[in-house]
Amino acid sequence: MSEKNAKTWVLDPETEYRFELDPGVSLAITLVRGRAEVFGAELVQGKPYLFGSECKAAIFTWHVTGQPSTEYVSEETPMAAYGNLHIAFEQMRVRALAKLRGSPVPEGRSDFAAEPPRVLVLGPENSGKTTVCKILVNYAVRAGQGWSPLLANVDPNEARLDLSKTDRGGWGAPGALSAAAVHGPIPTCSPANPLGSAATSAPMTLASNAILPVVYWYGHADAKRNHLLMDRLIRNLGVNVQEKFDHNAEGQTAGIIVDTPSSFASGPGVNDHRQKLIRACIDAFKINTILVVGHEKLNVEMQRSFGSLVTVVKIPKSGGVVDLDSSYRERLHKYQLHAYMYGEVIHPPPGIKSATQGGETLTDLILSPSSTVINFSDLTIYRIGAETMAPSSALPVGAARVVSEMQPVLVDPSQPGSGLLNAVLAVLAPFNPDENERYDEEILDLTVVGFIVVTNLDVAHKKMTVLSPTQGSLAGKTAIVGSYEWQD
Ligand SMILES: Nc1ncnc2c1ncn2[C@@H]1O[C@H](COP(=O)(O)OP(=O)(O)OP(=O)(O)O)[C@@H](O)[C@H]1O
Repeated sequence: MSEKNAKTWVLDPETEYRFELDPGVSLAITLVRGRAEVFGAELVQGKPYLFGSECKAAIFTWHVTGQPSTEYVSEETPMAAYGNLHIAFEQMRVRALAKLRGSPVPEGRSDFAAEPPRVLVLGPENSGKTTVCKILVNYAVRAGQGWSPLLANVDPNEARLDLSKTDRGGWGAPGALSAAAVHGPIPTCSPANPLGSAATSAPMTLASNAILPVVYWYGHADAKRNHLLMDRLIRNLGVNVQEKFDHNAEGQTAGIIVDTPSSFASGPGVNDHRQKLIRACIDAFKINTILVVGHEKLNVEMQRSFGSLVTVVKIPKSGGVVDLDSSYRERLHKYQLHAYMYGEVIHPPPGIKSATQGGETLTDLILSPSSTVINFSDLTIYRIGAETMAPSSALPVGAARVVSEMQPVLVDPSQPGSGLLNAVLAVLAPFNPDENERYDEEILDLTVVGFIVVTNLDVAHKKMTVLSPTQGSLAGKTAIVGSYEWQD
């Protein structure tokens, strides 16, 4: 493909150009004239932006080089509705800040509270929840008021930002719940980093989104698999977010947007675990607005269950949202873990030079993980919960199973069936150094400092090889294994 294969699209206001890329295909888009944005992040004129890794997205005004498998212009978008929502949230921020500073609270519609927008986004599978979160956060950071809203993700099926290459925390492995303040518009270029890149080994050059997130590890794709653990981690994340807010009273007026798993949107009844988890989010993040993306029944249910506590708003689903099937999601997890370890560089279509990925130069996006051999005894590994136990028939006669869903169970790497080969492990922050402050199940409340993958087990020599994005020693550290695996 060369420049002469480029297509130029002229878009009317409030229309969007949508594309879906096949595996291995990249696309470069240059804004020639006017203004355009990708899910709320503005494009700079004359600069080619790259898209790859089966990205599916939408833009407004540009000049195109590449070969998407599907592309079209849509005149029906929900952007006006999302824009109105942003204006409402903006009024809430301004009024909350004025109230905090003791200034006169600007006149506004009486139904906009003078408190920060703390928003929970709910919706069924493939309704565009993540995209709505991204658009709302991007509009907030572009508002020119210096807002840095928090973006929280409690959908363990989806990775978020690329994980940190430093030891300061990760933000992206599937299976994680996380929150981070967003300071610059989040680009869209690849589903491997659906919300852009976090701080990496070259944080100085990754200006737009050097994010230091708080991460907890759930370890499974399905939020229903261990709802007690989900509940606990959501509440932990809330406590952490509150601590961030306590240290930055003005900063908190930017608010928080929380993305959720689709399993929160459908279930047997109002008293099921799903509603308990929604309730956990409302409590943990002090939610004042629930957005229901295009789902009438869920909207009614939320109005009935939580309408007295929070404002429930139904918003339209974009016709551009693509149905992602399970094989696509599996490939996505691979892309995400690969990008975590190695970074991700999208190769530009032939003829395109000096392109950027979401505004970052390509050389800054290459990472080199380290593969190290460690002793089994270097790392203490746990699984959380009963399903990791031996079957009841294997227990001694008379012994009853007493392991709860929340119990950390030590994993012995030398046991056959340890499940560690190719497993993704979350390495945890240290335990409280003060012995008096230690407690059972403390491990559940520790944040994640990074992820590693076990690439080889040598049981005879009691050694394992691990791939890690950092060179740091793992000796004395504690890790949790879930059900995610990855092979290069
Ligand atoms: N207007 C649009 N045009 C083209 N593609 C879009 C549009 N909106 C969303 N998409 C794409 O559709 C896919 C699904 O959207 P998104 O991830 O936001 O949905 P979701 O409801 O969060 O998904 P999940 O079922 O994983 O919870 C993504 O690849 C996204 O980039």
